[in-house]
Amino acid sequence: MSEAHTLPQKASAIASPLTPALGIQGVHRRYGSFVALEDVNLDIWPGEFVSIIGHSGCGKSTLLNLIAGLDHPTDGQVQILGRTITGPGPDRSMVFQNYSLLPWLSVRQNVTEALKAARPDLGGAERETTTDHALKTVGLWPHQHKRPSALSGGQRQRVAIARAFAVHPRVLLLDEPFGALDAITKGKLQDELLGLWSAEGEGGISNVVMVTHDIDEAIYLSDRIVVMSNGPRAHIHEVLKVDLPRPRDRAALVKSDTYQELKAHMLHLLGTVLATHH
Ligand SMILES: Nc1ncnc2c1ncn2[C@@H]1O[C@H](COP(=O)(O)OP(=O)(O)OP(=O)(O)O)[C@@H](O)[C@H]1O
Repeated sequence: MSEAHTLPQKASAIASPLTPALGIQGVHRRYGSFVALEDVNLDIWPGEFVSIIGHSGCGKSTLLNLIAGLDHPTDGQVQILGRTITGPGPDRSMVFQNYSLLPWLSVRQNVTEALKAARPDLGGAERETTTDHALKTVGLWPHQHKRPSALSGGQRQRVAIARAFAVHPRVLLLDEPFGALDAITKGKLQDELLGLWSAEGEGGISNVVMVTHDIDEAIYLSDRIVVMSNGPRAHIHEVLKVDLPRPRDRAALVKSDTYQELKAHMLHLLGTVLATHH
C-alpha cells in the first residue's frame, strides 16, 4: 500500500507517464516559527484522481493552496507538467470549502465572470455556450438567473462546481467540496465529477486533487489517497493505492474485500495511529 508509480486508469494518462502532472518536491510551509508542512513530496501522474485526508489542521488546505498557486512554499517547489508554479493559472481551478460565490451576481453571471477571468481567449458567444454547458451539466439550468442567496446549499455547491468545470482546468482542486451535502446530493455530484474527470477532450479534466474527511468518498473516487500526519510539521504519512476497477459500482464496491481492507486500514490510521485528543 505504499506509494508506487503506476499507470493511472484514464486512457489519456498514458500519453506522458514520466512527467508528473503535479510534482510536489520537498515542500515546507512555515508561518513565522510555526511549521505547518514539513518536507512534503508527492508526484501526481496525468489522469490521476488523488484525495488528501487527515485530521483537522494538518495542512490539507495549505497544500491545495500551494498547488493552486495562491500560496507559496517556504522551501521546495510545486511543479505542473515540469514547470514551477508561481501563481494561479487557468490550468488549475479550485472549489473552496465555502463555495466563494459572488452574492450580487446571478448563478449564470458567477460562471461567466469566472470564465472572463480564467479564459480571456474565449469570445462572447463561446463563453455563453460554455456557460450553458456547465450549468446543464450540474443541473442548474432552471436556476441560472437566481442569486446565490435564493439557492440551497447543494445548489450553491453546484454553482461553484459549474464554475470550475466551465474553465476546463487541466487540474481541478477541491477543498471538501461535498462536505455539507445530504447523501443523495453528494452521491449525484460525486458521479457528475467522475463523469467530467473521465471524459476525454472538451470538458475533460486530467487531474482531480480533492481534500476530504470522508473515507468512503475518498475510496469511491480516488486512484490514490494521501494520508497526512497530524500537524504541526505535517507530512505525508502514507499513500494508499485504491486498486478497484472503474467504473465503480457503489453498492458492489462496499462489499468487496479490497474496499473493506482499505477502509479498515484508513480507520486504523486515522483513529489509532494518528489519533488526536481534541
Ligand atoms: N495564514 C496562516 N498563518 C498562520 N498559520 C496558518 C495560516 N494558515 C494556516 N495556518 C495553520 O497551518 C495549519 C494547517 O492549516 P490548514 O488550513 O491547511 O489545515 P487543514 O488540514 O486544511 O484543516 P481542516 O481540515 O480543519 O480544514 C493549521 O495549524 C493552521 O492554523
